[in-house]
Amino acid sequence: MSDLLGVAVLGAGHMGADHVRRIGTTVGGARVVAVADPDTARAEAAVAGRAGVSVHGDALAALAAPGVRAALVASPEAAHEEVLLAACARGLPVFCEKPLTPDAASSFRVVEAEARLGRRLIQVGFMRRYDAEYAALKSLLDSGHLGRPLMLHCRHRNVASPPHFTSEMLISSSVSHEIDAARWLLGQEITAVTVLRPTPSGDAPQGLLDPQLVLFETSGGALVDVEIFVNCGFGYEVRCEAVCERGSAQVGDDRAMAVHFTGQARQDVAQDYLVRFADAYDREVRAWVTAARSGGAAGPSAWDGYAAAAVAEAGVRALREGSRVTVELAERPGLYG
Ligand SMILES: NC(=O)C1=CN([C@@H]2O[C@H](COP(=O)(O)OP(=O)(O)OC[C@H]3O[C@@H](n4cnc5c(N)ncnc54)[C@H](O)[C@@H]3O)[C@@H](O)[C@H]2O)C=CC1
Ligand SMILES: O=C1[C@@H](O)[C@H](O)[C@@H](O)[C@H](O)[C@H]1O
Repeated sequence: MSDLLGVAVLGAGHMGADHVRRIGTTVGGARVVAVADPDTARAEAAVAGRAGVSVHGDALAALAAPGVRAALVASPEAAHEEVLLAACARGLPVFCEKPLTPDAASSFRVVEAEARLGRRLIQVGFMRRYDAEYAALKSLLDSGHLGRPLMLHCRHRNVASPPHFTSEMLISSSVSHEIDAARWLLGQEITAVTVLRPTPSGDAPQGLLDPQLVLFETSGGALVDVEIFVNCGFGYEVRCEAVCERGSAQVGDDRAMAVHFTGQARQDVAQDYLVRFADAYDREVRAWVTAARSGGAAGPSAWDGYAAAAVAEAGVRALREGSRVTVELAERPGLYG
């Protein structure tokens, strides 16, 4: 058996194809040995030119393919639960793109399956934790230098949403990143959600409630506001400012070179997450491969995925009902500390 971790990549769309490339180029210690996508032409295209990779139309068939010792899930969220449970049954370490699953009940079934095994196998793709700027902010907050965090002000903007995007997905898909980042940065649970919305942008697809302003209350008494705007048209912008008792700190995407020329100042704005978070994706997959080679998992856990799903579900209710909704979390199994 090769010393390289044999990985089955399930889903060969934007993220899956990028992860196939990543494992084949920038991340050592692993090799893609199987790819699954019902659109097998996509799977073939993702592995074009790579020898020894089997292509499947069915994810469970790929999990059972020769040489598979771990799985990377990059299919749409509705397909995650089935393969996560199958991977747990086979004892395979899994990297699962966010969100863990589309709702809290299915996420908790995954948590229970992993908890029954008594060891972690799942890492969720909340890549902000691996971004250098977010990691620096986390260290600063943990140092206590600025005092207790009082508020996080977050902005999350996409150039345009995919055609299948719904008003609920602004919260369950996009804001899921801020949910995880806030829980991680503050070390607190989110306890209640309120969603406000202005008159939608005229450039948003018909019927899409875009943008929205999502407000979280936390167990430690902090407040987190998130502007989510998925059809802003001009760029991919993700920012977070922490306001603490004795100082503030901001991270975001203002790192590009600023050019002053012919009476104008100009700075490029990233156009999508694959560019803005390229290094973070590399780091998260590298960390996953390292843990998976020892048969385990590190980083954002299935519990973190479940907690994010529970908060997102409360957020979707808050959006629909126009009221403040409290978050109900199940009891945390001992496996997750
Ligand atoms: N971490 C991040 O920043 C990002 C994460 N994502 C997440 O990645 C996942 C995939 O998103 P995208 O790549 O943007 O979607 P996509 O639509 O580009 O690709 C999904 C692919 O999965 C395939 N597929 C459908 N059902 C499947 C199944 N049962 N088994 C295997 N493949 C199946 C589709 O044919 C398609 O090729 C989602 O969970 C999404 O939320 C997406 C964008 C960014
Ligand atoms: O995860 C992601 C997408 O699924 C989501 O649709 C985008 O809004 C986020 O910016 C991106 O990071």
